Amino acid sequence: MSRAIVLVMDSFGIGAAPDAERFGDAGADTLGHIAEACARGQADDRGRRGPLQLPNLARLGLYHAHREATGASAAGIQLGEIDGAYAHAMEVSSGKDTPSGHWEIAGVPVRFDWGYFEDREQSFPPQLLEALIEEAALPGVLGNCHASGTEIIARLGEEHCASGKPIVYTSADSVFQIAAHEDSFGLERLLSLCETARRLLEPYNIGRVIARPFVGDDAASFQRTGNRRDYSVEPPSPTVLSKLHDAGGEVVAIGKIADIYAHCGISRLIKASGHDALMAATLAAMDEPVASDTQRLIMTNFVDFDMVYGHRRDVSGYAAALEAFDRQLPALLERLTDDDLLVITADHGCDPTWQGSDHTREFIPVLASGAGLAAGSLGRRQSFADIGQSLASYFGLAPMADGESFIERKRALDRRGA
Ligand SMILES: O=P(O)(O)O[C@H]1O[C@H](CO)[C@@H](O)[C@H]1O
Ligand SMILES: [Mn+2]
Ligand SMILES: [Mn+2]
Repeated sequence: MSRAIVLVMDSFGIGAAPDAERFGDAGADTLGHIAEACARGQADDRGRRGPLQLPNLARLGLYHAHREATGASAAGIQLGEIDGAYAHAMEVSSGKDTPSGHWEIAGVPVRFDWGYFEDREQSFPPQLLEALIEEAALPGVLGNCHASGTEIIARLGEEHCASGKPIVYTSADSVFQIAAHEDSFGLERLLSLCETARRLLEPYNIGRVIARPFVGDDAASFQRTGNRRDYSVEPPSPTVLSKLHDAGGEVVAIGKIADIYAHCGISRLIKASGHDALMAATLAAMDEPVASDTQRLIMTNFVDFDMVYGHRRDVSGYAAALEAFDRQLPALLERLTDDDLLVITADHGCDPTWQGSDHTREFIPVLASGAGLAAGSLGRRQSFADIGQSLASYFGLAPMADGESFIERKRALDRRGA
């Protein structure tokens, strides 16, 4: 059996990318700025205290990768022994969004430009909204602006419940987001509205429509639920997930992964919401007995780093979530065999100390272990696609068009007795 486990820590950047300035992100550093706030005692909140404690990620090479990315050690950190291979990778894709990051991780960078709704107010073309209102028989829409999703439901949620008008908004990402109350508007109705929007958005080259259902009685109690759904366009060419799936391998997608790849190349989808449930689902997938000739990729997206802490600019919340993730790693590491390949990575940055509420253009960490990899630096990777290319080598698939493998192909094949 060949088994790879890929954990995507959504938004966990490790320092500004060489082209960060183009995005207004020169100097952004998700890990570095969180560590700095913790070291200064500025992230002592809701029960967490003091310097950032990530002993397991540190042993896999996280801080070493961060130092190679930024040229400086993270604040309050002692660089200790490592037993993993580590790297920092830059993004080739034109955008710093979730689909671009994930597709590039899977060997398919996005070289074209997405469409964006750039105006901060009256963001959407009137003809698009008119068509949506008519097709879905809506009384109108609210919002029509750039917004943070939690702020806009607090501001417009009550009016939405009273009027039946869904809230439409966007961000610096290539997205059309629709927020609506699960009970008063209805979850199924929201999902079908998103499908209509997905169709109407075809001429605009928009990456994702996102359903943002929420519950609660009033502005003070409104809360988004785990029923979020992303409607992504399909990747421009087959990712390593599709290649493995087409070659008879099994691709187990946990959390948002299937949505992000528009359900292309997915053998099985496991939904889970919240990091504890996502980790539990990952461990359960690792515990499943599989036939000896099975090739299996388990891929999990940990979205709360981004959605609950990064976009909300919640530094201590992000730090606590990292520490909780780190505490769960030993349970995963003890399930790994020497032949398994583990990759812990991210899809972009979302520095919680940065201005605004958007993503930041950063290097991502690549923490790889197993599959005959020696501990130590794998240097600066020119594209996230090196991960996809390495997965292709590991599974003995035909090479991807992009990316350079950090796994020795021959060794991977020998090990499998191929
Ligand atoms: O503010 P919320 O609704 O969480 O939106 C965030 O999530 C979306 C997808 O990453 C982006 O558009 C970003 O702005
Ligand atoms: Mn993301
Ligand atoms: Mn995001």
